Order: sequence, then C-alpha cells, then structure tokens
Amino acid sequence: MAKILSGKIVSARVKDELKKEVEELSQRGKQTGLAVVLVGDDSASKVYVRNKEKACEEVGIYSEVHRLSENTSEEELLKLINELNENDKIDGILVQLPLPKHLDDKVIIDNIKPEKDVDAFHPSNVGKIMIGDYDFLPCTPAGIMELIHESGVEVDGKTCVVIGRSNIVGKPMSMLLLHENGTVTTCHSHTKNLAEVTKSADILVAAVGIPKFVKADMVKPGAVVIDVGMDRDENGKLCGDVDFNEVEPVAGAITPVPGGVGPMTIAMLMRNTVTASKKKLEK
Ligand SMILES: Nc1nc(=O)c2c([nH]1)NC[C@@H]1CN(c3ccc(C(=O)N[C@@H](CCC(=O)O)C(=O)O)cc3)C=[N+]21
Ligand SMILES: [Mg+2]
Repeated sequence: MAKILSGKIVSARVKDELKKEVEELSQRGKQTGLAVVLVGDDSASKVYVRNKEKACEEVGIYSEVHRLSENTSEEELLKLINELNENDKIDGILVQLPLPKHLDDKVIIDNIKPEKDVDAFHPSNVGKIMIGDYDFLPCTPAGIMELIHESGVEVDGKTCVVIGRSNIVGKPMSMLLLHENGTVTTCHSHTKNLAEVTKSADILVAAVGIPKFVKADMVKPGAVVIDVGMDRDENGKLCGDVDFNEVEPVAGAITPVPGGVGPMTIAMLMRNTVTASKKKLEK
C-alpha cells in the first residue's frame, strides 16, 4: 500500500504558519493583500478562484476578486493591471489562466509588476528561477516539492521523470527537481517509448491533462507518483492524470485527486503573497 500524500493536510500546516507571519506583519503595520483577476465564466476557474479567496480568509490576507466579462478588451484588462500595480494595498496580482481566446496571455503577464507576480509567470521571474536566484517559485511545482519532501524520499541523485512541458507546470517542475540534484527527464507527446522512460522513475510527475493516462505498467514499484491532473472521467467525475486505483498498489507514495496537488498550489500562492508583502516592508 502506498503512502497517501495529502495536500489537504500539508497545505493546512503551511497556511497555519503563514497565518502567524501575516499577523506579525500586521503588528508591524503591514497588511498583506492579493488581487485575483478572473475574465469570463469558465466553471473550473470559478471553483479555483473561490478556493483562493477562501485560503486568503484562512490566512488573514486581504483579497479582492475582479470578475470581468468574457468580452473584456485587452485595453480594459491592462488598465486594471496597471491600477493594481500601483495599488499599495495589493502585494500580489494573479490573472487566472486560461484567458479568453481574444486575449494574449503573454501580453497580460508581461504587464504585471514582477515584484507582484505571485504566480512567477513573468519572464523576469522565470529567468530568475532558471539561474536559481528567485523570490517566488511557481505555485504548482513548489507545492509538489513540498509533497515530495513529505514522502520522505530525497530527490538528490534520484531518477525523476516529468510528463508534460508546459511553461506553468512541466518546465519549472523539471527545473526545481534539478535544483535538488535530481536526474531529470522531461517527456512530452513526441517522446518515444514513454512507458519505458516513466518506468525508470523513482519520482514521477504527471502533468499531461489526459484522464487516467498513467497506468500501473508505466510505474516503477515503490515510486513516488505525483498527479497534477484536474480532469473529468467518463462519468464527468473529477480525476487525475494517474489511474489511481491501478497505480496506488504499485507506488510507494501517491497524491490523490482531489486533495493532492490542488490545495498545495493554493498554499504556495499564499506563501508567495506573504513573501511579496515582506519584501515590500523591507524596501
Ligand atoms: N494564473 C493562474 N495561476 C494558477 O495557479 C492557476 C491558473 N492560473 N489557472 C489554472 C491552474 C489550476 N489551478 C488550481 C488551483 C486549485 C485547485 C484546487 O483547489 N483543486 C481542488 C479541487 C477543485 C475542484 O473541486 O474542482 C483539489 O485538488 O482538491 C486546482 C487547480 C491553479 N491554476
Ligand atoms: Mg489566449
């Protein structure tokens, strides 16, 4: 039986610690604030944004959610971002992705002040991560590192395989594993003999976006298996990129969906917001 890596439990612990830090900052006269911008009415995004609001409440972070209509223009959105960039109450800005098709993610992200970019998506923050000199880590990969630490398995010298190479998860994930001296392979849709590669992994991270893609015969016995997926199965039920029922008996440790990576992503967003607030106080 695999150890279940509970993002619910670990994120609660992280949020408890952050709550104290937010209190200390507030005693020094520094409030901490996060602005979340949601454009359009994607139903999954609404759930994630609500979870972020809830987490802010738990930690004592002031939050404001800007809900904009689907047909918001680039000009309007940039105007809001500039206001938030200049707003002293706001330490962190998060623009929920994906944006509607007519908006260019890159243009929007480029206009967030790097010191308020709590997603760590701005090119200057991405570059800092690459060279290991960063203020913020991207939330999902950072949360996954916490869950791997929770497994008790040390990354140093281990064979790590990441399936997926997105700028948001796959690429920075590989980078963080590399920072901890993992031997890292990044797989994607052009990878040959995928199962052979994934079966070599002591630590396997699945971020493909295909429901139950990772099967038991793709997993090394005893491996740490991390599931980033937020998919829907044939019955419309929330599931991950890993076939949990098949893989759990083979793995040494595994994250559930829900209650795994998702809550950790949000806890790391809270951490980045507190970091941004502290940095501003120090300035
Ligand atoms: N700018 C930006 N930053 C993000 O960090 C970002 C984003 N855009 N776009 C989408 C992805 C995805 N993401 C999740 C956050 C929380 C859960 C979460 O709370 N999941 C719950 C279940 C949610 C449910 O019930 O559907 C869980 O896993 O237990 C999931 C996914 C943040 N993302
Ligand atoms: Mg777009």
